[in-house]
Amino acid sequence: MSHQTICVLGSGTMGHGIGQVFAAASFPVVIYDINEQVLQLAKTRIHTNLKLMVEENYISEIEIDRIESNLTYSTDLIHAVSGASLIIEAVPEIIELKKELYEKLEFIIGENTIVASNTSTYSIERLAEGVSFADRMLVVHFFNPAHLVRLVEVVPSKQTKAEVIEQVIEFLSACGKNAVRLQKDIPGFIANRLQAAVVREAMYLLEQGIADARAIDSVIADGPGMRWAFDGPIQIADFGGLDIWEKVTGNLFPELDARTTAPSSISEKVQSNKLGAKSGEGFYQYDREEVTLAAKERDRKLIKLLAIKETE
Ligand SMILES: NC(=O)c1ccc[n+]([C@@H]2O[C@H](COP(=O)([O-])OP(=O)(O)OC[C@H]3O[C@@H](n4cnc5c(N)ncnc54)[C@H](O)[C@@H]3O)[C@@H](O)[C@H]2O)c1
Repeated sequence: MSHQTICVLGSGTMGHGIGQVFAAASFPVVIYDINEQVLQLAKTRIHTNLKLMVEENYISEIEIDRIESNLTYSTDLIHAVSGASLIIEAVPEIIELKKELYEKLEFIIGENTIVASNTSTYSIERLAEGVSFADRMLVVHFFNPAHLVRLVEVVPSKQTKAEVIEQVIEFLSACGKNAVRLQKDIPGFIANRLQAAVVREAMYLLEQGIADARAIDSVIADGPGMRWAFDGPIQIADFGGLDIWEKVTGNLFPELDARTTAPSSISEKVQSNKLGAKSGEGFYQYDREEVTLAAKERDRKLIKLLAIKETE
């Protein structure tokens, strides 16, 4: 797939960062969106991301021009996909919208073009159902912010050709990503399932008054989170000793929250329109400026962490 053009469909939260990843790896990228204003915003967001990388000495100033010169933006679908060897679909998580877009693609993409969805929740089997290019389709699930988080989960369907899976994994690896292939499709893939398990217990601890939100968050950030940047839970169990972990899991599992519905602590906030940072209040209070600054500081730390991980 080298020397080919990448097309990203949808230039929102995920699409702009995904486009940046490929452009940074020297591939020509066309970012497509139905909304011209969002496309302009994507361009600005990429520029801001790159400036921060320069500030952190992760890239040099001249890299900005090089990376930006690999990017073009379009509201013309036919133009955007023409000549693309890989299309990444990152439109909103609405199945009808995604399927409608695949129907359009059937008539306008090349016979070898690979189509990957960045869906967070839909199964690849469902997305690929009835699609004529199903054997060239798979999920590639990036993590936000896509330009800084190394993980990409790769989920093929039963129909996806082996060479398509291989090419995509090789390509993502060449772009600096850790492409992790799932052997079977499962809702939430791996990362979101593990994350949801932690959130369930965090909400339980909050609801039971064991500690406040800030304390619970700091326990993760300054405790397990520090290790999780380098070791996963399975290796941590190995290092701790499996006899110990047999006791830990055997004693604690009956004590852990096991609910199968969304936590009431979250639902109550949603009902009173406290949606978190985007509405100014969730479990914490925010003002607009503070949110922008916090996101920038988070990215700054992620750039530092990425640089450390790249030396591993
Ligand atoms: N936000 C996250 O943290 C995250 C993480 C991983 C995966 N995802 C998944 O990535 C996908 C995109 O999510 P997002 O958060 O970037 O959404 P978003 O709403 O920020 O961006 C979606 C973009 O798609 C555009 N769009 C809408 N209809 C379109 C169409 N027919 N053709 C082209 N563009 C169209 C919108 O104008 C918007 O710019 C979803 O499937 C989501 O589940 C999101």
